[in-house]
Order: sequence, then C-alpha cells, then structure tokens
Amino acid sequence: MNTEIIRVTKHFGSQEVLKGIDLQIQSGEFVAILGPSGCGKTTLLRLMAGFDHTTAGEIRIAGRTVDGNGHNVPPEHRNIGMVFQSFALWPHLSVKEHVRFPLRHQSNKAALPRANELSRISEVLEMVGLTQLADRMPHELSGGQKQRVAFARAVAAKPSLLLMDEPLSSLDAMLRLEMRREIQSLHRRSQASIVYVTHDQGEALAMADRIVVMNEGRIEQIGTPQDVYLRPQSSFVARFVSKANLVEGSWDGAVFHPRSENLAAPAWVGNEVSGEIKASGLYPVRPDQFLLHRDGRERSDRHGLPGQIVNVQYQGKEIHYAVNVNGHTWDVHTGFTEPFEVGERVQVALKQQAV
Ligand SMILES: Nc1ncnc2c1ncn2[C@@H]1O[C@H](COP(=O)(O)OP(=O)(O)OP(=O)(O)O)[C@@H](O)[C@H]1O
Repeated sequence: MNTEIIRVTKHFGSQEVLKGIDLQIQSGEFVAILGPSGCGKTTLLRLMAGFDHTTAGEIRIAGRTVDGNGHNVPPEHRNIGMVFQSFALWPHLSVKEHVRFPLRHQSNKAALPRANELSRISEVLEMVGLTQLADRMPHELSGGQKQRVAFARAVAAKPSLLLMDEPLSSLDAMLRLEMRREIQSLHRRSQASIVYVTHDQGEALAMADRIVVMNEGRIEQIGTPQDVYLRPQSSFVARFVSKANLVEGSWDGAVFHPRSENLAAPAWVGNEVSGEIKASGLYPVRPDQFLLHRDGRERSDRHGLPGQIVNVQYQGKEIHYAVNVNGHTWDVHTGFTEPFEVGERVQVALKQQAV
C-alpha cells in the first residue's frame, strides 16, 4: 500500500512551485518533508490530498492513480487522513462526534454497522488517551487535547496514508515535545504511512524513518535522519539540517586546507564530505565538531584557526559560542568547561581530525 509521486510539477501562473518531484513512500513508513518556508512542502501535501491538481506527473496511492494520466480522484475517495496546523475542530461537535464523523462520511467505504462504529470510536479514543473526555466540546479542551482530537479524527477510518502539515506548530515548546512522542506512538499503533510536513529539523530528525529535504521546489536529499544529518549531500542540507558552518578553503583529495591567516593552521580530513560540497571549496562543520582553545602566545601553542568570541549563550549542558573567524561568524557548541568571554581570542580546531 505504498504511495508514489512520479515527476510531479506544479505551476501557479508563471511560477513553478514544484519542479519534478519523485518520491516513493512505503507502507507504514514515516516520512518527514523538511524545508524552509515557501519551498513547496504544503503544495506537495495538498496535491497528495487532492485539494489541488498537478500540472504534470502522476500520484499513485495504494496502486491506484489518483492524479495525472487523466485521473482526478477527490479527497474523500483517497483513503487518507489529515491533520493540519490549526486543529480545525467543529465547535458544535463533541470529541466523540469528531471521531464518528469520518466513520459515517468516508464515501469510499461502506458505513460500519452501529456496534462496530461504537467499538471503533472507543478504540480510537483509547489510542489517543481521550476516553474520559469523550463528551467534552472543543472549547472545554486544552491545546494538546484538541490536537489529539484532530489525530483521532484523522485515523478513525483507518486511512492507509496520514498527511500532517505542521501539526504541532501552534503548541508551546513543552507540549510539542510531548506530542512528538504521542505521534510516534500513534504511528506505531495505527500502522498508517505518515507524511509529515515541517520546517523544524528537530521534529523531522526525532520522528521520521526518512527525511525528504526540499529547497525551492526540488528535493535536495532523501535519507534516514542519520544520513541527512551526518552526510549532507549539498551545502543547503548541511546548513538547514545539520546547522553546519560552511568553512571556506581548498580540497586536495580528502584533505581540506581551511583558508586562514595562520600559516601553521592544520589541514583537516573529510572522508564523508560529498563531491558537490567539495566542488564549492567548502567543509561543513557542525557546531559540536569544533573545539576551542585559549589563544597561545607561542606559535607552537596554536592548534587551529584564530578567532574571537562574539557571543556566549549558556545552555545548561552546553555553551553556545559565536566566534568570528576570518570575518565569518561560526557557531561552536562545547561541553560545559571554564567559559570563554566575549572579546576573548581563541583558536578554533576540528575535533580528532587534524592530519
Ligand atoms: N494557491 C496559490 N496560488 C499562487 N501561489 C501559491 C499558491 N499556493 C502556494 N503558492 C506559492 O507557492 C510557493 C510554495 O508554497 P508552499 O505553501 O507550498 O510552501 P511551504 O514550503 O509549505 O511554506 P510554509 O512552510 O511557509 O508553509 C510559495 O511561493 C507560495 O507563495
């Protein structure tokens, strides 16, 4: 029961918002679509849902063409569930009635016999922990509870595909973390495939089996969270997902020479840096891959590139520094040691990598 997106493009007037998207989503898979505002994430989701139509290409859900090749299957016939940023609950329906609605109105399925309908409602309310609140109205619920009602409504009719568009963005930070766990658990229990749109790399890394990184209507990289975080294929992915600093310099095979006024600056090894990033003379270094040393007066004390601390943020377990190196500001996260101060001169080195 997989979903296939085949060479899909979408134009709004003269603007090409999706530029040839190819993506396969396996049955039961949790795929996050990650990218900055305006890159086309929501448009892609709306095409999958059937709220809008492709300009070219094809979308297949569970082996059936729903868009393209002359087909145009309306949303209610696609066997999908949807959860949006705004919970969009109906003010006049109770929690229980929200869950019952899709059971009665999914026009691609025969209505359930009454006993089965009641048992499915209790099963779903139990799954999202709302059994006790079944008769409450939306205005009697907290933000997290409303979001659970939206999840319950989306999974009630056992969709083969669940589409979620930034479903946590209107919740506060604590609740967002809690709801991440709930979505993971919902995914395990419902066994639906999930396509989850977000611009928050933390959310995508935490929950998805695979991440699709989009930029300006194209897919930049598809891979497991480890793949895209540890082995970004483009400088865009390195910046957007790994929050990497793009250090300028020159490559000699797997050895990188960072541009520096310090002639004694060590070269770095970069076995996993992609060809595309190397070709632009960059080395992506995540903030946690740097070390800071106090600047030694003696040349022999120098371990890395000279820089100056421009900002310090205490974060509990870590300290986040902004360091000016060669006129660029680099982010460096260190464990909690004796802190450096703003204005202090330091040497910035790469952990365990100097050749
Ligand atoms: N109905 C529409 N008519 C014209 N342009 C549109 C329409 N819908 C979206 N766009 C444009 O398409 C581009 C992609 O929009 P989309 O909403 O898919 O981006 P997004 O990645 O989901 O962004 P965000 O994270 O801000 O929601 C934007 O430039 C947007 O202005």
